[in-house]
Amino acid sequence: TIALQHGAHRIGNRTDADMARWRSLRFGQFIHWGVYAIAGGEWNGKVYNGAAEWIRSWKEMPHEEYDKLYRQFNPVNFNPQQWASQAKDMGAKYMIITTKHHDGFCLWPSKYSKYNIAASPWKKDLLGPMIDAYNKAGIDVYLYFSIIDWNHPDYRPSLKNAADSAAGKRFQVFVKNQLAELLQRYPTIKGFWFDGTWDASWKNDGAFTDELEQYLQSIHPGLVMGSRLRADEKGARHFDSNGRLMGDYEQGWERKLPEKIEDVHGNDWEAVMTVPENQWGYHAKWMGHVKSANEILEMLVKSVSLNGNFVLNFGPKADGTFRKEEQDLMTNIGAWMKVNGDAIYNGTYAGFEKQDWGYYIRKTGTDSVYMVVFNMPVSGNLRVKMPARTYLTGVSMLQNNVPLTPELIGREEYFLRLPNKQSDVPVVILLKTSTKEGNKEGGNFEKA
Ligand SMILES: Cc1ccc([C@@H]2N[C@@H](C)[C@@H](O)[C@H]2O)cc1
Repeated sequence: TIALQHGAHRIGNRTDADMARWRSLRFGQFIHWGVYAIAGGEWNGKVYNGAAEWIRSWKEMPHEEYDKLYRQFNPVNFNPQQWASQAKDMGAKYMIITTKHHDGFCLWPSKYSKYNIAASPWKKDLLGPMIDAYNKAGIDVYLYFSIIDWNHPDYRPSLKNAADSAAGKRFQVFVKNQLAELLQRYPTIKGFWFDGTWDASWKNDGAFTDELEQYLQSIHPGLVMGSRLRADEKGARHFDSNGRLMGDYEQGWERKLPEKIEDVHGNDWEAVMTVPENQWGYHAKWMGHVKSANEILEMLVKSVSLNGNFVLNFGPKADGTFRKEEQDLMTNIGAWMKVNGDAIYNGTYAGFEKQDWGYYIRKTGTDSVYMVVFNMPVSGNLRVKMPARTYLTGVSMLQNNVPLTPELIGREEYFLRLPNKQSDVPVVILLKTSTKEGNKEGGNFEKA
């Protein structure tokens, strides 16, 4: 291994209570909200095909035009209690809010940048009421913070000369001040979700990123921060130059999921996902495929089955309301979570051989293993192959406790048949298992 001062400082996952809480939540709501929602992906009658929150970088959008949008930001229909209530109904256990996206507009009245909510017609802090409402609904809040800040005069993508380096130093102080300000104003938040850390000016100062992470932990012990913040002294990101994960969980899964357990290397991880193909902020005209509730549920279940968290993104409108497609998704996902949430919360990798019908999830630290069925076989036979030295002691439908009688088809191998082959939502079966052999044939079920 290479001697590193600013690489990973820990081998393996965090084992403290704050991280165990993050791990138990499994399902989060991402919210991208800012002045880009005013443009909504359009300008002067033209539609921007990129991500709506990036419209300032569009050649058709003059920077000075974009930089005046905040004068129209007045979310008169913003209702944080309603936001929190619909997130709770969806079954989200944590929420990540953009405090400041790459454009630098702060949703809180920051002392360190004038480009903030106090300068808008709305004037008032948006983060405080949001955090309070979500916490009251029993939902933890994490703060998205973009290091890239297109508005700040000292931001440099790279440091080419002494003047750049001086600006870069001032910018690092600005970042540290804003993060300390957010922790001081919002002490109940559980962590930061950093973004915009790919520029050379950031990743070439691994020492600063390391010191910043340690500084934040020192003033708010227990913070959960993913792998996007750090770089090591050789500019390696997410994984240091020895291949060890920096930060508390792998944070690279953006609009994509791992396929198999080997892909996550035993690390905690989280995937963040858009409803349309690639829009985080509000875009008036979603293009391409818009994911259904069942597609989202499969991504959530697949993430949990591979020991990860799944966060679904929403882009509220400039007036503070959510578009109908997003409201309907929250309702439909929530209806399934209400009945089947037991299979998600505290879910972990079960260690069973993957089968075509769907995914296994183990309730952490228990003998309960859930089967979440997405692909009903024409045969009607759901194959279950028990792992070595693991025996089946009970099978029932999660939603109504109706027991199922498995058919033993081989050594510790069964077919399960559902009472009803038809379902337009995923079906969950609860397996009770034991590591003590029940009887000679193995397993506790009589031969069929
Ligand atoms: C190339 C690229 C840069 C930044 C992003 C940002 N990360 C997401 C979480 C959104 O904030 C998006 O604007 C996405 C793609």
